[in-house]
Formats: sequence, structure tokens, C-alpha cells
Amino acid sequence: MELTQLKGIGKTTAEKLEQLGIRDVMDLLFHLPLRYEDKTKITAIDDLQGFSHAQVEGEITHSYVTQGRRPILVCEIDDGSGNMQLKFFNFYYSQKIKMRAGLKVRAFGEVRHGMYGMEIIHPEFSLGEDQPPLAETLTPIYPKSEGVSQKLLQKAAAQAIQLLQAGAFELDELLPAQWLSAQQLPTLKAALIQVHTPPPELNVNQLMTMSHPAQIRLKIEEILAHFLAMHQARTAIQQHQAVAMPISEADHQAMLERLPFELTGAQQRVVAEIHQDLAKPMPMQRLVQGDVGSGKTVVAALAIQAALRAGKQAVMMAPTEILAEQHLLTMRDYFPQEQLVFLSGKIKGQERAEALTAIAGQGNIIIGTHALFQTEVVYRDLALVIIDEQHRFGVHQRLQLKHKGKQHDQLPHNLIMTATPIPRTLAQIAYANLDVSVIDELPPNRKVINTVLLENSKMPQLAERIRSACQRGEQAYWVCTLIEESEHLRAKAAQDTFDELTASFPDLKVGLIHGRQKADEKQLVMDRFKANEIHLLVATTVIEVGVDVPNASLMVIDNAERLGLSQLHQLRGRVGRGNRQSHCVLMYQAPLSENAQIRLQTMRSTNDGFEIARQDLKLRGPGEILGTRQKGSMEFRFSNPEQDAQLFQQAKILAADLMKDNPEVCERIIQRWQHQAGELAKV
Ligand SMILES: Nc1ncnc2c1ncn2[C@@H]1O[C@H](COP(=O)(O)OP(=O)(O)OP(=O)(O)O)[C@@H](O)[C@H]1O
Repeated sequence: MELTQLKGIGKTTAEKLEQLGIRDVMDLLFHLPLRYEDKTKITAIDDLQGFSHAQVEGEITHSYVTQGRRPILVCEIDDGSGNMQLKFFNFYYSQKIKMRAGLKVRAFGEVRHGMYGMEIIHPEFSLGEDQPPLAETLTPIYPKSEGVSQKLLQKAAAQAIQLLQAGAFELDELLPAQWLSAQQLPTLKAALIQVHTPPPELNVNQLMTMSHPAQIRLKIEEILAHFLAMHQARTAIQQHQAVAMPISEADHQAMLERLPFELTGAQQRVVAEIHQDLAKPMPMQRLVQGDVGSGKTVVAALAIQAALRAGKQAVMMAPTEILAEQHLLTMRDYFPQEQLVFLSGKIKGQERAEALTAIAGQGNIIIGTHALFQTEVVYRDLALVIIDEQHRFGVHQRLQLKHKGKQHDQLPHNLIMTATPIPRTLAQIAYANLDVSVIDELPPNRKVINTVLLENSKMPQLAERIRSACQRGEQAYWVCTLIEESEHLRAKAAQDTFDELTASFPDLKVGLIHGRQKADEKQLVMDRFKANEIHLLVATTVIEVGVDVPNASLMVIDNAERLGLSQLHQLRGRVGRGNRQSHCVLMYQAPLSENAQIRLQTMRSTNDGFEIARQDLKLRGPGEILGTRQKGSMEFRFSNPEQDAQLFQQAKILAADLMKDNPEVCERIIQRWQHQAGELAKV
């Protein structure tokens, strides 16, 4: 039903509502109140309690303006049970004249304890004997945007509810009636009516915390739609075939013998899981989760090995140029006999043409950045796609279907690697369409990184630490964290730090790496750092992901208070990758905000990525951890994966039952919420 069919909504208002994502009457019904006000009753002044909202009615006994720099209009009122004050800071004198003694007033607002008893500052009020009737329901307060008043939203929603009650449009109940009654949840129609026009006896506290059964009813369907859509995406892929790439035990052992170390138990288990998937003629859809330094790269190499044995191509994509180049070097070590091809956005001209020819021809391990997924890149026979997305989520969802195998209905196997340890419950929700393997063990002999906090002003204490580490043959990073938007300013700050440190340490080789350098310049610096020709590397956060130089044992992060927990954990993870004792110095500018204090203390007290992720979840919320709307990873309007963990469990079970018993309803649920969230479509 069109919005313009509602009274008071013309074309212009309808356009404004569209900015809130409200395109029709159904959307309006799913635009839920943020909070509620109770204007259904009048509270006697004598019964008022501080820090709560209330409506009072009484007679103005005295009205005056205080003296001083900021005059205040004060109206004293009395209702027979007691008296209180209404106060206005910004007022017109005409208001003072209107609010004269002897008049009846009704006021609503937050009650506080003032110097002279109870008071309400800036109440909503109406004057006169003839007050309108009291509200029959709690008053919903909606999230609004510019140009759309609260009143307008309230009126429009109230009309939508009236139409719904009158049966003017269809709103099918899609959840099984038996299930709803067993859970003591209302139907969708009843839930929407209650949420928009709650009768006064409803529990306001429950409503305010989104825990009322009516709200739970809405959440459960939203979560259900998420699981169903994820499952649909997964089944769509399973409809396709993939090349089965079983690997013989002898080939596997031969590769293991070439490695400079033995796999950890966790790596062995994860490799076995991947090999099992690859042996099937169905596209693998697996996520490998492993904390920083847990050794994901070798796991990727062992997957690639299976593709090579089957005579197929494997592609590995990294989120940054530096990391892609590093993977190239590592894979060269693992596969000295194979033809490796590198492609990134910065490879141009003749070099690019050659890379494209190799990809369409003899190249069998192809490594690079996003450029690998451009349409003009044509693969000879691609059978395995590895995406090292580190902590950038969501990419895989859009790339998955693009790359078809040689035969038309074949898809490549997909392996996604992430370094972000997300709590299990959250992983199960976000990655409901993937199988998940966890590398939950670090290689042996790793020592816990010792983390210390140091105020910026105590910087001189650091010099000795840096010098002695470098003199012992170890290496250090110095990360500059200027939060300037422009890469140019970030580069300049790093350059300044580089100049200062070069002057302070004439006896050490100091290097510099930042995002403004050309690709080969960056590569040269990284190569020299790897070869221990640079002792101290000054860097912007470009080194955050994946850089692997096991000889580096000291990490200094300046202004660490500016960074989020997961970024700090990633940066710190650049050290502690060998068997030496490593240190991380988090420099900060005092005073610290409460949140920054918690972040830095967390870093100091633990090295465990999962523990850090849990704390991060508390501080930031799941949306931010899993990526924002643009990244399209997960978007819930009503539910919260952390607070509603139990609902997610319930919805998962219900989803499984519905898929079995009623696929047609599943389709309709997905469609309803695709429209509502706009985002599920991308899952
Ligand atoms: N089983 C093992 N025993 C000893 N060293 C190992 C083992 N597995 C990997 N390594 C080494 O540990 C270091 C880290 O491995 P890798 O770079 O694969 O980590 P990662 O999981 O990708 O970490 P990050 O997320 O920080 O990039 C490398 O130098 C690698 O050679």
C-alpha cells in the first residue's frame, strides 16, 4: 500500500520518509519505536519519583524569572497533593505572560529532585481548563530524520495500524501457530499492533529493553530470515558441481617433508578437514579462523597442493599489496617448481599483459589483490579460490559466484581465511553459510608477548630498549597511528617520526614504509627488513595485516589509545612470531578516556585473541566487529547477536524444522525480510 494513501502524507513527505527506508505502509509498520512515553495517566505530585518520566496536572501558583546571567522561567504548581516546579531555560517573555498564576497546566517530562522539591526541566505542557483526553495507549517515539516530525511519524503509524486492524491489507502469519503458542508469542499482526500502540498496562521496561514478547516475535522472524537466507545461499552453491581433488597420502607426506617445521595438531586437523572437502565433487565453502601468527599460510599452501596435483589452478587473494607480495614469496618457497603469477592493481602495461596471458595459460598459482577478480581476468582452469581476508569481512559473499570453473556448471572450491577471532556464538551466526575450521593452537616455543604501557612523555626510556634489542640482532617496528583521514598526512607523520628516530639512532639502520610509497619501493623496504638490513622499521598501520618477519621482537605503537582492540591485537601480532621473547610497548597520551583505559589494560593483561574479541564485542557491539552496512556482512534491525543469543539458538532450530516441513513458507519469510532489511539479499 502506497504511503500517499495515508492522510497527511503528500509526495514530498513520502520522499522524506524514504530516507528512513520507509517506502510503503508495510515499511512503516516495521519502523519500530525507539522508546515510549506514558501519557495515559496523571500522577499526583506527592507520588512522584525522581529520574522517571511522568505527567502531572495542577494550578500555577507562582510564576517568575530568576535573576542572573542565565535567567530561568520558574512556574510553581500545586495539585492538592503537593507542589513542584516547572523550569524553562530558553523562553520568550510571552511565555512568562501566558503561564500566569491561577491557570491550570498539564506537563510531561523527566522528574528530578530539585533544590525546592520535585521539578521538571523543559516539560511538554498545555495550558487551560479544557485539557485533551488522556492518551489511550503508551506514546511511541520513533527514530526520525530531518524534515520528518515526530508527530507526523506518530500519526502515520497510527493510521497504518488502524488499516491493519481493519484488514485493509494482508499481513500473513508465516510462523507455525503451534510453535508461537508454545513459546507464548503473539502473531505478527498482534505484535505490530502492540508495539505501535501498547495498552497502558504493558510493561514499559520490557518494551524499552526490546524484551517484550511482541518485540521478541518480530526479532525471531528477522533472525529466522537470516538463517534461511544463509542456508539458501549455501544450497544454491551446492547445486553446482566442483572438481574433486583428492590428494594421495604420498603426495601429502612429500610436501610435509619439505616444510621447515612440523604442523601443529590444530593445523593438521584443519588441513585434513580441507582435504576432505576438496576430495568431494561439490564446492568447498570453508572458513579457517586462526589467531595472529597461528600459521594459516601453510594451511593454504597444503590446499593449493591438492589443486596442483589435480592439474588445476589455484588463486589466493590478499587484502593488501604488501601482504599479497609476502604470500608470493612464501609460496615461491613452498612451490619452487611451479609457475606463480602475481597480479595487483598497480601492475600495468606489458607486465600486466604478460600476467593475464599466464593466468589464461600455464600459470598455476595465482596470487594478488582484488584485481584478480576483475572480469577481464580469464583463468585457464580455476578450481580453488583462497581469500585471505584477515579482518575485512564480507568480501566472499559477493565474489563467490563470479568465478566459474572450466565447465559451465562448475564452481571452484572456496577457502576463506580470517585472523579475526570472533566468539563462537557470533561466528555461528555470521558464517551460518560456511563450514568453520579453527586453528586454536600456536606453533610451539612461542613465548607470550610482554606488553607494557608507557606515557608519551616517558619516550626517552624507550631508546635504550630499542638499541639493546637491535644490538642483540633483533628487529623492531615503530607504528605511527595518526588518525588523519588523508594518507598524505599519515605518510608525513611517519616521515617526521622516521627523521627523528634516524637522528636519535645514528648507529642503527632505520627504514620507513607507508601507503603513499610506490609498490616496488614498499617491496624493497620489506625485503630489506626481512633480510635484517633494517633494524628499526617506522610504519603506518599498513603493516597491520599479516606481515611476517619472525626476527622482529619489539613493537612500539605510538598513541595506541587511538586504535581499537582488534587493530592493536593485529599490530602486536607482528612480533612474537619466532621463538624469542618479544615485547610490545603501547605509548599513550594521558589522560585516557575510560574506554581507552579498558582497551589498553585488556591488551596488557592478555594475548588471547578470543578474549580480546570478547572484550571488543562488549565495547563496540557486534555490528562494528562484523563490518558495517556497506560491507554487507550482517545486518539486523531489531536483534542483537550478543544480547539475543538464546533467540538465535531458537531460530536456528525453527529454521531447520521449517526447511524440512515447509520450504514455500521459508521462501516467503526470506522475501518479506529481504524487503525489510534490504541487506539479506546480498547474503
Ligand atoms: N607448525 C609451525 N611450527 C613452527 N612455525 C610455524 C608453524 N606454522 C607456521 N609457522 C611460522 O609461524 C609464522 C606465522 O605463520 P603465518 O604467517 O602463516 O601466520 P598467520 O596465521 O597467517 O598469522 P597472521 O594472521 O598474523 O598473518 C610464520 O613465520 C610461519 O613460518
